Amino acid sequence: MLEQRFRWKNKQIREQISVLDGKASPSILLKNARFLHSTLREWVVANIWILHDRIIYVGKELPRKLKDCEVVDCSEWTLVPGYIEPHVHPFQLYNPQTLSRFAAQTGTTTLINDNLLFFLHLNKKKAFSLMDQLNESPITMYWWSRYDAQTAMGEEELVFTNRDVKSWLEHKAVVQGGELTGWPKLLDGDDLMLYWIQETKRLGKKVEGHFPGASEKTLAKMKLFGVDGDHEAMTGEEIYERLLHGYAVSLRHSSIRPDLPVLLKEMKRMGLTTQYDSLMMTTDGATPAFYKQGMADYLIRLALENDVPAIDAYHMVSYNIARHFNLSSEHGQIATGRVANINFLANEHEPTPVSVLAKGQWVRKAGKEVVFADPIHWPQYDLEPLQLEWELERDDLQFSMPFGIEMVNDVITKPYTIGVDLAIDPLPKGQDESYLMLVDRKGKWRINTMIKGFATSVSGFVSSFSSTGDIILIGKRKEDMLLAFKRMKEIGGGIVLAEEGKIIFEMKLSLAGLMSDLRIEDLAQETETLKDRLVERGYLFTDPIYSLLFFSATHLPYIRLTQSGLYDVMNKKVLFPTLMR
Ligand SMILES: Nc1ncnc2[nH]cnc12
Repeated sequence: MLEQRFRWKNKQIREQISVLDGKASPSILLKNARFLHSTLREWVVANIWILHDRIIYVGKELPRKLKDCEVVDCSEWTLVPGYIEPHVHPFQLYNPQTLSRFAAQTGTTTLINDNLLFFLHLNKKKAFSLMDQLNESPITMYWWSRYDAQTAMGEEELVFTNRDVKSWLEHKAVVQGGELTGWPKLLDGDDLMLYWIQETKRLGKKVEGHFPGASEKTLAKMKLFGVDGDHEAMTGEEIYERLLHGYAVSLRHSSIRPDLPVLLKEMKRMGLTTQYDSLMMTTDGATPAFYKQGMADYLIRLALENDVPAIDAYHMVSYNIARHFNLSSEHGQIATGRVANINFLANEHEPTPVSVLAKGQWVRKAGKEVVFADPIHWPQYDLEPLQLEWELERDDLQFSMPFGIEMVNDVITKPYTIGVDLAIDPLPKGQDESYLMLVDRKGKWRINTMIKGFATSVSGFVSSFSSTGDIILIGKRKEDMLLAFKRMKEIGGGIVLAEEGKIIFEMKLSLAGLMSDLRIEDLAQETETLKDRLVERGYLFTDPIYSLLFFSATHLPYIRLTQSGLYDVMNKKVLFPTLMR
């Protein structure tokens, strides 16, 4: 479905004009406002007239009529455009609505979101109507459309059909294709993927890469294929290479890659201090506790601390992003005709807003949340508590594979030769090998191996949160693994930790066992408790949620547990297929 019309209808535009003609009143007048004018690239003082969701005038004039108009004296504030998050994975335990509510409180009122979970788990019609409902709130939700599942799926071609990918790409709320995690397939000659990229460009939309550690030649080839941006630079040199090939670069600061200060310091060292126009900043789907520091407001703070000029720091989360996505006639600046997304700051050194307007509605006022969203009736979109119609049996927990998966960090893995006697149950505590199993959400297949380096004394750990929605089990004691599974099933999906016959932690994920409906603040607390429980039991890394999410992710090296079986990423080969149950 291509957008058939401009955002505002003729009648609405006529009303806007009649306010300028003095025949009707604006709904909000921001008087004496000092604000960042992004086209002029300077701080300007003017009056801003808003009618409903649109800025209809910016300048020295005042409206003739003020009937029912809220007049706000802005002389003590500094106004900046509502922040935009260009790369959101809105399903890191939170859901798109809980995340956007929280984001708005920190001034991020436009989010550009990953469609992967909706694409894999919802039918297209329901996904599209959920996207429409989400956009009825004051927060603007755009999306990107994947070309691949970033895992080895049984029948990926039946899921990523030409028809479905094209209708996603054509959707009016979809502003880019990608992120291109499947680029090795593209290099290997996948012309369907290349066709989708061409379609994306034909529609005037962007393509986002996913190129961690890519060589210069790969970056050049990806540019030839049509990729516009990448968010995976981890050093100043990698930023430079991407800029050299003309990419828009998103500087990332996320829970697994909190890189922004280092990136900015390296850019300074390399003299890359006049290229900010080609840069954006993102938190790349950080897990809930990370957002306690804020979102784009926190990124601006880090940029200011690292001597980025204030206007550039704000532009990297607003104007630059709107321009990159061809959205600048509606978003990214405070100017006539734009959507009324405005943050009110004490001053430009303090990027966390005191008040926030989104689509011309207060979502935060004088430091307090203004509740705005209508509750979503999730079952209407098939996002209900998980109902597993099958049992896990003791017989399923047989482990005999000669090698397993060793964790190098939170998300990178490599194969290792199993050293422990697999006939023993429970496995000895104090050493870092545990049973690992992935079971089909529908109970049809399973794959059992071992994991080294996850923990030293986790007894039974089960999660329905995974990138494909299949169930992950880890543990040293089979009885506790079965108990944790049983409890996960009883609570309708979630993450459960069992020990010595007792449940010692549980997190309910009532939206299909994948997402929570808790507020981010509460979810952050639960996630921290989970991490504490795991760290007490020998988890060595920083982000167990990402460990769970990426066990099956074939866009990361070297060995993965997928729906097809144990998978060698570099050789694109299934080493051991899944077993039917
Ligand atoms: N590729 C990806 N898929 C899902 N979540 C992510 N978070 C960061 N990168 C991601």
